[in-house]
Amino acid sequence: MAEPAISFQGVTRRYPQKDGATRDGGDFLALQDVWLDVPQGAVTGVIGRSGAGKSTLLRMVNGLERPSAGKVIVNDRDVGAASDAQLRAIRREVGMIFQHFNLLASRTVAENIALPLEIAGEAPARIAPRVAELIERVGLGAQANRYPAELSGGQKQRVGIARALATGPRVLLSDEATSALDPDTTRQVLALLQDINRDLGLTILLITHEMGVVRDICSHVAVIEAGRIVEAGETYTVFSRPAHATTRSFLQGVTGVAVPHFIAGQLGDTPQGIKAEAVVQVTFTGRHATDPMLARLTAERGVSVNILAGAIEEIGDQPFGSLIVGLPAGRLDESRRFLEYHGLMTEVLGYVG
Ligand SMILES: Nc1ncnc2c1ncn2[C@@H]1O[C@H](COP(=O)(O)OP(=O)(O)OP(=O)(O)O)[C@@H](O)[C@H]1O
Repeated sequence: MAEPAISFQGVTRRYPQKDGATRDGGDFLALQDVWLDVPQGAVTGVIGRSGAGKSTLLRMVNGLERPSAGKVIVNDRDVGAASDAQLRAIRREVGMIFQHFNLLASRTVAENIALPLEIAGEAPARIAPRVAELIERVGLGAQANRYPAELSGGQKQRVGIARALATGPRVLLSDEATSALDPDTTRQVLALLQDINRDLGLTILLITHEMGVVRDICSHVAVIEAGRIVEAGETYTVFSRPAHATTRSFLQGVTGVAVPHFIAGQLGDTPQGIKAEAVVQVTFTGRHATDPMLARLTAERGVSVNILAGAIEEIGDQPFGSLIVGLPAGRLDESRRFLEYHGLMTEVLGYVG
């Protein structure tokens, strides 16, 4: 395994008690003993509800916050222990984009993008070509001399992305970068981030409260709740076998399919009668997604499969399928064994009849 780009090692962040809301009876713990490795060159999403600790976690990476305990290692450097000079070096390697873009209203697109290069003391002659290259990269060729107020939200975020890339960082942090954008623009900005990740091999760590963002571009995901990471792993693994209730609630409506209404109303906990059907969610990922296992269940075992709903999508570059099927309740155990033996996952949702 390659060294992680970012490693949170037992990170805790305390704040003095606020509003009587405590997580340990004394100080307020915004983060509690967080262990998380962010792989090099991957897009990793941290998802959590408001107040879960996402921003605090992200701000540790460029030293805007320091851990009260534990370490944050970025490209082999301990951010919490860094001197001011070391911190400046770390910040050149870590770009950041924001929900509300944080552009300077009095500067044009090109001037906003030039800002980090000016701050880094780059020679003026080298700034213009670098800015031109970045503007091209984010597709804003026609807007170089416009001011932020003249741009759409998506264009503003493209400026934010170009500015974050100006110093050639190895890591890009995204703080809810698409939360203020409409769905179409969100898709375009996520596609741009994905291109940048692929073309530049840049590690991206993003925080979001939308599982759709994780589904669309993250190969890895961590779920944070009340300052703790409750689940983490490769996106398609977490999506297919969510272990924590919070993960499952974030996943509702984002992946797969729902039980059709006319069946949902009839679902019972136990089979009634010999004609009862078990309603089963079948999930399949990776190489299994294209295997015709349900057809084989019918052909090889003579089990009739009633497909009720289904969808296949792409998650973390892997096919991910979810089907809801009816199986004869009397053949349920055998059918589940067959499907699971062949790498599919099954969950019984209830019985009809
Ligand atoms: N400087 C601070 N002083 C006291 N409490 C703080 C401070 N910064 C953050 N917190 C608290 O720590 C908790 C985590 O905050 P954080 O901003 O990291 O959450 P978040 O998951 O990013 O939420 P949101 O999505 O709403 O931004 C919150 O309850 C917040 O009120």
